[in-house]
Amino acid sequence: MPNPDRDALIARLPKAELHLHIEGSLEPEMLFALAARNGVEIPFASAEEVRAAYSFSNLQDFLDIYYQGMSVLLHEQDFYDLTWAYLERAKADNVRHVEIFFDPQGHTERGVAFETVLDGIERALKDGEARLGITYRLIMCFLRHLSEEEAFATLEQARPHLDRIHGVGLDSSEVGHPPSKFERVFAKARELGLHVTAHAGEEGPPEYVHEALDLLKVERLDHGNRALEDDALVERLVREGTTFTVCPLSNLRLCVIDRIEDSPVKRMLELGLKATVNADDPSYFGGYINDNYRAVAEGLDLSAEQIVELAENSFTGSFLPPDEQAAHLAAIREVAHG
Ligand SMILES: Nc1ncnc2[nH]cnc12
Ligand SMILES: [Zn+2]
Repeated sequence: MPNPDRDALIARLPKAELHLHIEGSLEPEMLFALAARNGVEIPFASAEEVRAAYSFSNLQDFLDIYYQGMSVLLHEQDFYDLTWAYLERAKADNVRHVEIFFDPQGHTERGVAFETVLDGIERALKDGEARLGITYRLIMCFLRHLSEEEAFATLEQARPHLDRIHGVGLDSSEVGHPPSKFERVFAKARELGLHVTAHAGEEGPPEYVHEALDLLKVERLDHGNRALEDDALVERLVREGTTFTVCPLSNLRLCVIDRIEDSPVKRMLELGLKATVNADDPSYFGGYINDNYRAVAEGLDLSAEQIVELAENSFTGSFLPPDEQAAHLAAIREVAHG
């Protein structure tokens, strides 16, 4: 049942978003506007028709449409507009800090320069910090369906800009592309001082989570749902305090779970795991961060304390320095107890 007090708490809590693919925030209306602006043909007649096509039975179904959607992003201003629209929407949900993913290979393979992508996204993030008060980190993902060699080439393209990129991630088609495929690239990224995270256990087995931890040495697990199938792994993840960036509406729309009641968020909290709630690809999965919080709060009947814990975890699991994390935790306490 909707619960106005719980929804008000969710709205008022300061939050960080740690799992957000900026290309996944491309709303159908902007897809149409950019297609017209750039003279790109898209196989849809209206934004409604686009939305109707967003019916997926697994991750790959979604990825096929997600990469197609990127074709309208060509110029620096396109990447700026995309990122700025997300930040304004995040502001409305009381998001104070974002750590966003981008997929450079989805653009460079279409002939868009790495710098065009980075410049546009970063300019919006800087404006977001100045005008909306939202701090940020930027995480460059490697597409795991592509080769190790291509990932290394992408890291080379990023080399002149490492003062502007804070971490690397690993996304795209999981099954058949285990973390071990990218062990050497991640070692190089760590050597260059970058943070490391990876999608693991979204569709892939617990073994992929082990590999992400042991071979890639990730600081966070993106999704991580299937870690719960392995009791010894859970014990380790509790002990190590690893943050999970869970995406409930994404899980539902990609059939990782059958019903929102099956979201692992509550079980993770009860097991002592550090779960956070995030939107993943909000324009494709029908909701931004507060929609995701509300969906699990209602579906799992989360207590106010658990909702507050999710918000706290979003900051303590972030790449922010301890003093900035502490300031956000104090702001959360004000809302929770004030
Ligand atoms: N949920 C997801 N899993 C893997 N790759 C992605 N790229 C964008 N969203 C993704
Ligand atoms: Zn994701």
